[in-house]
Parts: sequence; structure tokens; C-alpha cells
Amino acid sequence: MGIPGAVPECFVREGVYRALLAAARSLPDGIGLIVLDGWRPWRVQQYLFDTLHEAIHHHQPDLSEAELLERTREFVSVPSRDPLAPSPHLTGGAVDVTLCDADGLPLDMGTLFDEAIPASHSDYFERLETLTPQQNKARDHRRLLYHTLHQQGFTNLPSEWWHFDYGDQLWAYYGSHDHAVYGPAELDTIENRWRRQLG
Ligand SMILES: C[C@@H](N)C(=O)N[C@H](C)C(=O)O
Ligand SMILES: [Zn+2]
Repeated sequence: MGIPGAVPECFVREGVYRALLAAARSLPDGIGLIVLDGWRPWRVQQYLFDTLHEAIHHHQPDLSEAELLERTREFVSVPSRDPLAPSPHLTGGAVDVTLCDADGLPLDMGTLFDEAIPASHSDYFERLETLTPQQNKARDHRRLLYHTLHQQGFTNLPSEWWHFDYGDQLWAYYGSHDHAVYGPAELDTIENRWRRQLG
């Protein structure tokens, strides 16, 4: 999507990979799991944050800085490499996922991935009094995604139907775990390895 610094592969922690495999294998026949995003470099997190922050400011110039920050954080975490509070995707514990049919085509989830609108809230269709047949389908797809990942120990971010965490701080918070198990991670490139080894 033209994001500077983005990596073409989806990297996640091994524990996350194993849990995703178990989730995918537990889906009904003819339904698959698509991993849209996993580990993210800090530069990408910063770009996403700045881009959404600017877009919201452009759309609603009267918002105070605090309101703007709150609106941005609803859909993009604050970029942070702080080991005590890293952005979830920087840990390799956060994943963005959706469901697909037997041909690999994404199922209708009611919004597209990364739409920064209230309809992206995971429980959006649960709160509507009446649903069209299409909305009913989208709600059922969200339920299937949520329960399949929950079953394997993931937690969901309530503002995004596609975002799930395993072992990071959002997981600790929403899953009532004592603490996170994953901190910020870097790719194991030859450059990073030599830097680590040679100080
Ligand atoms: C940008 C979106 N796909 C996402 O991952 N949002 C969460 C809140 C994040 O940035 O951690
Ligand atoms: Zn995410």
C-alpha cells in the first residue's frame, strides 16, 4: 500500500505462528485464514500514526490535540520502542487477520481491513437493532473469526475486528494476564546479528 519501510513478508513470534496454524486448522471446511499484517518496523508504525493523525486533522480541524490523539489511537497505536510499553505490532505478538473462502477470496466482514470508522468496531453489528441479510453475514463472519482466535488464546482489540494479540501488552490487558511475554523485536538480519555480537 505504498508504506515506506514496510516488509513484504508477515513475520510473527513462533508462539503466535503456532497458534495461528491451530486457528486456521480449526476453521470449518472451505474457510481459510488470511494474515494481513504481523511484525512491523517502528518506521512503519510512525508512518501509519502520522498519516491517520493528519487525515483526521484534515477532516476535523476543530478537534483539540487531545481529541485528535484519542481518535488516532482508536485505529493506530502510538509508535513506541520502549521495552516497557512497545507498540503491539513491534513485538511480533500482534496480527491483523481475516477469513477467506475456498478460493482464497476474503469473506465480507462488513468493512474493509483498516477502515478507520465505527463500523470497524468488532461488536458493531452486535449493537444494531435490525440487520440486513448482508450485515447478518458480516456479523457471523466476525463471530467466527473472533471465536476461532479466542479459542487459541488470542485477544481482540475492540475497535478493530481484524486485530488480535498474543503475548503482547494488549493481550495481557484484555486477557487479564499478569504481564506480557513479548517485548519489542527486530528482524534477525545479518546486520542486526553482527551489531548484537560486536556491540
Ligand atoms: C493500523 C492497524 N492495522 C493496526 O494494527 N492498529 C493497531 C491499533 C496498532 O497500530 O497497534
Ligand atoms: Zn493490528
